[in-house]
Amino acid sequence: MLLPTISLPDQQIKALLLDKINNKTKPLGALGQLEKLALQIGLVQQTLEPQLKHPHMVVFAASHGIASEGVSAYPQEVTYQMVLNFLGGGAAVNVFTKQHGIQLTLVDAGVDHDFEPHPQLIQAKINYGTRSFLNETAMSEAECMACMAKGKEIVQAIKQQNCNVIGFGEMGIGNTSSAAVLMSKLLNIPLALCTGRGTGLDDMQFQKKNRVLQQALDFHQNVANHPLKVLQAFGGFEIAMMAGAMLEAASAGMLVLVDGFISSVAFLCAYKMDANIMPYAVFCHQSDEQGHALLLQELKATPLLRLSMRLGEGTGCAVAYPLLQSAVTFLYEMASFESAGVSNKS
Ligand SMILES: Cc1cc2ncn([C@H]3O[C@H](COP(=O)(O)O)[C@@H](O)[C@H]3O)c2cc1C
Ligand SMILES: O=C(O)c1cccnc1
Repeated sequence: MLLPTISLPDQQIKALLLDKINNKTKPLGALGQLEKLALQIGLVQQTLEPQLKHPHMVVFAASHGIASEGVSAYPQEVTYQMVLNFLGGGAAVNVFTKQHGIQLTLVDAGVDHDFEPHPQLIQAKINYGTRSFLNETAMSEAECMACMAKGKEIVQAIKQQNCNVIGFGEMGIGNTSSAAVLMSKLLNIPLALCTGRGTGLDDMQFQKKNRVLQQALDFHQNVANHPLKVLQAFGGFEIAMMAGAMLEAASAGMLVLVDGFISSVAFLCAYKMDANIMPYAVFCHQSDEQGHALLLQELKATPLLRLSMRLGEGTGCAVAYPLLQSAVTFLYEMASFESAGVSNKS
């Protein structure tokens, strides 16, 4: 699969955007991160009057072979059960997307279950879960490429609906394990700094998770530090599909809303394939999962929110969405010093 081409936003409009932001009736810089966000959205959309159109959340779900090694506090069947819960409207991400008028789509990227057709569900099953990466590669090269291609296709279809802002969530018991190993390998950071307690492991279980994952990393020590190879070795289908989808979204000039730890690791994979994705990304929140703070630091990313959430599903994107609306709206609606007749500083 050919990676989509991502162009960096033209910087010509930057001075005008800054001028517009700085001339609003407030002390210089007083809207803090909202000002940075407004500038970013204006640059991505190449306009002084950016708009958020048809916001969409895509939740990619998949089963993980590594889950059979006892690395999660919850059983594997929760993955398909939660997909049914999403389709029934009962999960946290349903509540928050509904609250903010964000359209929600589920993707079966590789869940170990056959789902009935449902209008909100995209059937993109690559396989019935990955293999355990403890002693084999999680997926074949063909499966990995198929994930990336499918992610691209899904975003293209959403773009057709005139959407210009898209959030990326996930569901997959065991996927904090996959994400931790991906992060460790791609950033060359000791595993212990990347592994967290996921769904809530106790001390003993957490030690076991660390042991299992270290063993897996040792087994795959000769895997080249190349994002596609690393994804193939340790990835989840949902993570690889999300990476392909994120690249396509940036290539199409959409805002890419990154969620928690797993979504950020998918972003890291995409970023390692094309660093030009960065200006399109909004890091919505910092998860409490150990590893996320460090990952954001490595990406030089400032999250919009810190709420001690550690759920995934795209919930961080959904709760941060009103901040994007505020950023866009103040650009539109706030008076300037001139229009309001307020004296600017001398
Ligand atoms: C009921 C339930 C709902 C969830 N929604 C998201 N996750 C989150 O937890 C999982 C990752 O944690 P681990 O690696 O420890 O399995 C993922 O499915 C993630 O989306 C959930 C987990 C559970 C149990
Ligand atoms: O930050 C996340 O995405 C996360 C953390 C713990 C469990 N599931 C998801």
